[in-house]
Amino acid sequence: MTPSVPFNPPAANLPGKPSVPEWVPPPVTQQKENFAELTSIDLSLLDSDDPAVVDRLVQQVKRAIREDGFLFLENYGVSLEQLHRQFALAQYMYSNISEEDKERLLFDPETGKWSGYKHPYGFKKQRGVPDGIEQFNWYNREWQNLDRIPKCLHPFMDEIEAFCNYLTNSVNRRLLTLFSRVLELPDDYLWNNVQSYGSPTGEGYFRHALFRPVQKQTEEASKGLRMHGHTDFGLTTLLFSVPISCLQIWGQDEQWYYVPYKPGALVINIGDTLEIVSGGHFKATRHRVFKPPVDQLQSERLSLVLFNSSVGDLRMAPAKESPLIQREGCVEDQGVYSEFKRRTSEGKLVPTNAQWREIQIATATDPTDTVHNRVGVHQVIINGKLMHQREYMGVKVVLPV
Ligand SMILES: O=C(O)CCC(=O)C(=O)O
Ligand SMILES: [Fe+2]
Repeated sequence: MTPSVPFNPPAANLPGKPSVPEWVPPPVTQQKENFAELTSIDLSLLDSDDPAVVDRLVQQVKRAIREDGFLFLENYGVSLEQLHRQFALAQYMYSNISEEDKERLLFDPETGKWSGYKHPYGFKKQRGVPDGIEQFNWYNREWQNLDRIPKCLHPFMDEIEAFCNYLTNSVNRRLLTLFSRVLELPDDYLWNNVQSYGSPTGEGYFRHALFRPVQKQTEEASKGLRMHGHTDFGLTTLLFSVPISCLQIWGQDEQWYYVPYKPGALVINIGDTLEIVSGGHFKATRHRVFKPPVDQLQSERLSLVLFNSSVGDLRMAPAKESPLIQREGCVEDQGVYSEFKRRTSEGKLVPTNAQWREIQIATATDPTDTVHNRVGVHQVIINGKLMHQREYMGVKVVLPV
């Protein structure tokens, strides 16, 4: 492995760049209950000359992805100051984006992509019930055409692009090396065979999200949910740990837990593709976005996320070459993997990666949607627990609400 180089973005004070107010992290919650304990991985240890250190790291990752499906990543090459600059740019965008750009760059989820600007009225192009969530999503077409980016961000695209390139080509690539090693495969197995790359985000996307506090009617309709319980579609999602606690993960004891704030850390979330390729040895992280503890209910929450997608034309199956899978077999009780396996054994095709992500985006529903979010429509009760149930191209997805 070539040793990793730290992130070195273009300067913030280059000529022509307006000054951007700092991002000041809001206060953390005083609530201590209902927080998960996550393993933290020191990515810089992958560069160690001592094979025993690297081996311990791989074992630590193996345990964490089997048991939690979520991990913190630290020492991945981006400093806290560099990270706060990226949050400052997101904050600047939401203070300066024009109404004209919001209209012109409006997203159209029916295309199967979130690409562009999401208005704070639900996850359909047509405005629905207010959900207080704004997003800007960079896909390939945004990277390729400055005209697809809010004008206020034009002077800073060098920094945003450099950040995404670093996250994709350095952080995610090293992470996939670790995961390939857990599967006892060559270092670049997942990168070369499954991960899409080429533009700063390959077939995936980068997001600036802003969650504003919601009105009473919205909170009542959604029962405090901001985003349904779900798993992400691709290989990995890199989320930045933020002070406003809304992100929750589903624990082994079948309860939701908030993800704690660890300044500067990345929260790594395993997507469906990794679950399938690993034959269920990795489990796709079940997570949701919920209202924060009471002392943060009035705070705005910025969230930066990079979604790393798999190659769209592939249909996923377990990596048969993996000595781990050859030795231990597949883990059949896993969600999406077991459904893909069932379909394959019935002689049917599973969706391609692109079909899998696009159908879910195109048909996403809102937590405020009281028509669909009922038992008998998109909800079922299983063993006394309320679950959200959908079917996409013959593949059933059952997730905790
Ligand atoms: O903002 C977050 O913390 C998580 C968002 C999320 O899970 C998603 O967009 O898939
Ligand atoms: Fe997610």
